[in-house]
Amino acid sequence: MTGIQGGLAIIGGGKIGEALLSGLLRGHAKPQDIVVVEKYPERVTYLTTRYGVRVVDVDEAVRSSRTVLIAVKPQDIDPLLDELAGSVTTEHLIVSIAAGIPTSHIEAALPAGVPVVRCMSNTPAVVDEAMTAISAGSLATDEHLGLADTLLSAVGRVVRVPESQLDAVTALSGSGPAYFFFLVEAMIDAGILLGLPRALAAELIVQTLFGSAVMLRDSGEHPVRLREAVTSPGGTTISAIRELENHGVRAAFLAAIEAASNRSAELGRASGG
Ligand SMILES: NC(=O)C1=CN([C@@H]2O[C@H](COP(=O)(O)OP(=O)(O)OC[C@H]3O[C@@H](n4cnc5c(N)ncnc54)[C@H](O)[C@@H]3O)[C@@H](O)[C@H]2O)C=CC1
Ligand SMILES: O=C(O)[C@@H]1CCC=N1
Repeated sequence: MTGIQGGLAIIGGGKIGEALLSGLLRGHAKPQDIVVVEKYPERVTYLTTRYGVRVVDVDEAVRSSRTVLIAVKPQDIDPLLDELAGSVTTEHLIVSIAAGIPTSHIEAALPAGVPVVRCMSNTPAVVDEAMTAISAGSLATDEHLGLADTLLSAVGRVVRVPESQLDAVTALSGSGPAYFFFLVEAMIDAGILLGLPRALAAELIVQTLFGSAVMLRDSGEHPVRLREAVTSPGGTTISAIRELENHGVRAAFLAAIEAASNRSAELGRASGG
């Protein structure tokens, strides 16, 4: 049985909730398989109109769904857990995508024995290319992990990791799309600086990023080898690489991603987890 077959409730119809919803509906799920809980009226109207799903309250969501996916901000999770505590049972599976929040925190807030799987996905779910990592809480069985895996495989790739790695995963692949978008912005600006029209610069960079990503994923080659193949002796690329090294771009990535991981851990500590 998949999570969808048992009914799925998505609590939090924001950016990632919508990304997962849209991906699931492009896959095998039907609008009647999924309910959404969302507190902002404009989002409710948008989600019901665009996707044809029902937006319900927490009690109804829990009654109608075996799997409950929590997609609210870490700062909003505690009031939601208080609400869920009155209705979830050991027959449910809770899947949380909230950054930093440990499964132990969620387990402690819910009735004894409710299984929890923590996951970290990313917004490329909107094009069925998400990268998701999942970890079982102390009460989640292989079957529960399998249900979460099946559910999230509908929108991209899924890997299973120990929960101790999830803050790092959040920093790398959860936040990762933002780093690539930031890089693309900067490279388009470089094209503008060189006098290219913005639309042309954007087309050049987006296709170059896409082609490079497919090479990385499909060739199995180490990125250093792929970069070396572009870097001709005495050529243009090495002139650029020297500038990137001079400006500490590699060190900046290490520091930035470490900061993101630390922030994820901090969000968990702030929750008391
Ligand atoms: N945006 C992203 O790329 C990713 C976000 N996440 C995680 O997903 C969670 C949501 O992030 P976003 O979608 O970016 O935030 P968001 O702010 O776009 O969406 C959260 C939604 O939850 C709703 N909400 C809050 N409390 C609620 C409640 N008690 N009942 C019903 N709805 C409620 C809000 O109205 C809002 O629409 C966060 O915990 C974040 O760490 C995880 C992976 C990627
Ligand atoms: O920025 C955030 O906190 C969330 C978690 C991963 C991506 N977005």
